[in-house]
Amino acid sequence: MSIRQDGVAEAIRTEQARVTMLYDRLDLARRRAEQALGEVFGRGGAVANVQGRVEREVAAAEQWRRLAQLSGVERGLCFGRIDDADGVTTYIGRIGLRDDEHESVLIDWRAPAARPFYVATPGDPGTLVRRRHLHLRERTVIGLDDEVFDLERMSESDRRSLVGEAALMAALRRGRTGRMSDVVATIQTEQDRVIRSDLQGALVVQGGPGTGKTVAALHRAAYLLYAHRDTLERRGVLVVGPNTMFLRYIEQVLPALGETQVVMATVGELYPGVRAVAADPPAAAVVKGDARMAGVVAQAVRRRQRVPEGDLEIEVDGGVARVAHETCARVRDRARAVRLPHNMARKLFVTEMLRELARDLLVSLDDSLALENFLPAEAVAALEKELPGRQEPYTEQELAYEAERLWDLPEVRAALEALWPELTPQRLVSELLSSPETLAAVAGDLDWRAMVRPASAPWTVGDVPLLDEAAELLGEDDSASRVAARRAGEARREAELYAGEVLVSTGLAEEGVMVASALADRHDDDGAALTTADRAAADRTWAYGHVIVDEAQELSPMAWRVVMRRVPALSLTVVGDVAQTGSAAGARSWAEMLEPYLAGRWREERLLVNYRTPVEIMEVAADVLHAVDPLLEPPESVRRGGAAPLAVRGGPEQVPLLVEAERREIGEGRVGVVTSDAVHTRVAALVPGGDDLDAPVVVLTVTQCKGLEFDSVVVVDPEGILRQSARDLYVAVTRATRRLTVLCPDRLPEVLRRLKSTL
Ligand SMILES: Nc1ncnc2c1ncn2[C@@H]1O[C@H](COP(=O)(O)OP(=O)(O)OP(=O)(O)O)[C@@H](O)[C@H]1O
Repeated sequence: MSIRQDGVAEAIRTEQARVTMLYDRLDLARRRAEQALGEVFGRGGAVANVQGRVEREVAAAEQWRRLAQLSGVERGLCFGRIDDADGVTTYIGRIGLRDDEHESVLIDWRAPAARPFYVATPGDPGTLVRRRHLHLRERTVIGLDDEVFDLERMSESDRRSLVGEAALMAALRRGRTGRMSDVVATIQTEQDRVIRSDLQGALVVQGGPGTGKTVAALHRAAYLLYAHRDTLERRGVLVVGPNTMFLRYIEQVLPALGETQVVMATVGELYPGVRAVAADPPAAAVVKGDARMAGVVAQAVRRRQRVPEGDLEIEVDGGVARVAHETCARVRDRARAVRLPHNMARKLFVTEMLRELARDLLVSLDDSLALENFLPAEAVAALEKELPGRQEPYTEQELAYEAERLWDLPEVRAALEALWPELTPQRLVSELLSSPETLAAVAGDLDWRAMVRPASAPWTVGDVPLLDEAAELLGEDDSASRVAARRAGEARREAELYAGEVLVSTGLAEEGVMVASALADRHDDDGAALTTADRAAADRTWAYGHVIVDEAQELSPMAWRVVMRRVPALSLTVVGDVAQTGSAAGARSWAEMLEPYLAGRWREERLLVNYRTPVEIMEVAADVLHAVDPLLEPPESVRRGGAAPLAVRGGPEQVPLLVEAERREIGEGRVGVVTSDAVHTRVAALVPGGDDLDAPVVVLTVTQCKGLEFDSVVVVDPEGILRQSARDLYVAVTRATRRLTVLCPDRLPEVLRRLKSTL
């Protein structure tokens, strides 16, 4: 064995000892959590009172959470080490761990002390002399990568043990698994800037395909939860993704970073109780996504606040209660003028109308009993002198009593309901979209015909912002819940005190994983355990502490209104690429989309290095990008040496053979077949696996493949994709990490001329 090999083996032994010790600490922490859980349940059925049961649930839920966190970080627990010029060595991992003396033995990657690991560069190493990456297979150290910043200051034995194949390149060469992995060991400096950017304000991250926008955004979520746990445990973090496929693709990243409490949703899922997956045809998507739709919905609500053509007349008690047309209009105007949401203002309208009806009935009654009916006019005049004030004959009580009696009559209710109905957002939007007549009346210049559809049609993603808008304008009659909220406020103060005690008694306070206020928040009145994520996802009016929007270029102006409502403090991370916009209602520029909400108050970071796609494929993609916009430049690939991208003659029937060949080429990795919308069903029928991300081969439309990647990509029907848009073709050809094949029945589209062709 050479001196160098000797040194490397020695270094691996040293690191193995450290890693073994760290896993021992992890096991110990797990055993403690399990034990604590056992003790909680050990208290068993003996807990008789509500408080005891609540305590048990709280404690159990927290220990489960702790266990989930500890299990999530098993893979690659420790991945880095830094040595500084003073001889201090620090190990960096997915979570922080301490020894029995409470000394830190592993630093959480998000802690300030771990920062040099990510930001040191040969040109600016700070105090570091070396950065080391540790590669583990399960709990065994199988390799090391060193970057030396100051050889002079390293000891002789350390110099002998230097090892080095760039960790990043090793990570990038790995076969894909169908799911996104974290990159905590190899975060690059420009990504680190994004990840650790301030919580406050809006950050826009613009970058071409494969520049690590998604991965950086998810690490940012984990970082913010770590650095601002107090705020974010209570308010929660929301990640908005373009479709459910994408959310499945990224769902394992945050748990692997020890975070299990982030809410993930598509725009179609942001309205509780509705789960919209269907997309609108492009023409409808454009109209529904137009910011002017907010005004359209508002008009639709106003149209439901009616006055009768003539006087309002309701048959009551064999007679007629009447309110003059002008009075109805005045009552409606007054109810509108209070500027409350429709369902709350309705209360005012109904109350006043009932009083008008009551007054009319009492007047009729009075009239029938009037003295004039029984006495001569002179006698009445004499009486009037003696009993002034006959103009105001009814007391408040009399009116109120009569109004209440009227409200119990179905015919009265029905008449008032017709004038100012209580509305749900679902009813309003459904009735609006299925009524050409209403649409024509309220849609102004918009091409409303594109939106018309039957009342029974399922909700589309484009409907969700309309429902949300309607919910804002309609509101809920929440007087009862406000009283309840006041009571809950008092109960809450007690709950917080109590939660503090629970944290101390379960040892969680010491570990700092939770704050008492957040714990108190998690439990509703009857003690059922609710995480912040559960509560936030179920509450339309929830104000998140931070919102991350990925593939943000796809959101329409109306969808942005929904997102902005979820984060009134405007603490946002907006991640995307305006060159990849697929939705006809999506963004062409960030300024255009965000200015209405952020008015200059946003900062932008650009990611310029493509970690996914090798140079050879990006050269093809660059031509497609120029067809999108000649001024746009693709990101620079960090890797060279992929196979030459190919064009092959054939249609959908060729796909199974081609896919088999690709599978042989890539071995363990994944093949993605990306098709035009037109041929998708045909191709999907030919290939087993469909859209299951865990299958070795998946078949997706361009919309579905957004944000995903595969070792080998087969693009089917490039002409059809190009007809959809050049942006779609750009997305399709930038999904590959190693191999790209384009299947084309005859002439290759001009933008793909660079492909090596067998046509
Ligand atoms: N620092 C890194 N270390 C290792 N791999 C990385 C790093 N940064 C990015 N990658 C890898 O590059 C690939 C692309 O990353 P990601 O999907 O986040 O890019 P993106 O900018 O969101 O792309 P798109 O615009 O196509 O959605 C992923 O496989 C990711 O793991």
